[in-house]
Amino acid sequence: MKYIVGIGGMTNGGKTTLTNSLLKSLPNCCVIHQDDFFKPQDQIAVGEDGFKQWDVLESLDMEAMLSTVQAWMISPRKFARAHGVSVQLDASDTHILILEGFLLYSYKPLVDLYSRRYFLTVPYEECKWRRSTRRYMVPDPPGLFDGHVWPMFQKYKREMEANGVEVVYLDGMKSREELFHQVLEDIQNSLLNRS
Ligand SMILES: Nc1ncnc2c1ncn2[C@@H]1O[C@H](COP(=O)(O)OP(=O)(O)O)[C@@H](O)[C@H]1O
Ligand SMILES: O=C(O)c1ccc[n+]([C@@H]2O[C@H](COP(=O)([O-])O)[C@@H](O)[C@H]2O)c1
Ligand SMILES: [Mg+2]
Repeated sequence: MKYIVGIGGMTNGGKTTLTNSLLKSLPNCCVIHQDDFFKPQDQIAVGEDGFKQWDVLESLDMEAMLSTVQAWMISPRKFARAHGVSVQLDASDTHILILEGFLLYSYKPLVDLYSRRYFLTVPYEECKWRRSTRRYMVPDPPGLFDGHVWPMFQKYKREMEANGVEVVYLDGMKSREELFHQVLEDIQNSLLNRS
């Protein structure tokens, strides 16, 4: 069985942290990080607001991300080997792929491939604070959060909801441990129901 899990939601919701914990506990589990598909800086458009528009779908090479997902779908075993993931030969034939990122459910060709879509959120103040402590490859210029990051998050979330994309919302204010156990249990139950 092939099982694709989305760990999506807002920037600084805790997606990467949760994903890293799940990876250690799920058997035959590979990961694809959406952040690895940002286009080079010189291809990022500058908006009328003067900000580089990092938080839009067009800033990501989603075709390349889709191709990577398709490579896993064709042969999860080969994909795992190529990515240094050890495959348990005696285990049931279940292969799990985690897709992790902030715009997972806005790209049409991917949206129906998920077995389960999680969506992490924290309140605005917490998100802004956590973001201020982060250092990205390209540091945030002053005003980027309120001028670009937050409005784009709201826009894509609204669109996702309007399109009827079903997600399991997760409260990113819960502790790392609580979130990890909640999602691990949920995935394990969902796998049992399918087998
Ligand atoms: N459950 C949590 N509670 C408090 N802080 C968290 C939690 N999960 C992650 N963090 C912290 O929040 C920041 C963003 O986490 P990260 O996993 O990188 O988020 P994302 O990938 O969604 O941007 C990091 O400083 C991380 O240590
Ligand atoms: O990784 C990069 O090269 C990069 C360059 C510029 C900006 N980012 C930011 O990365 C954010 C998504 O990552 P994350 O972990 O915060 O969800 C997104 O909000 C972007 O503004 C990321
Ligand atoms: Mg991250």
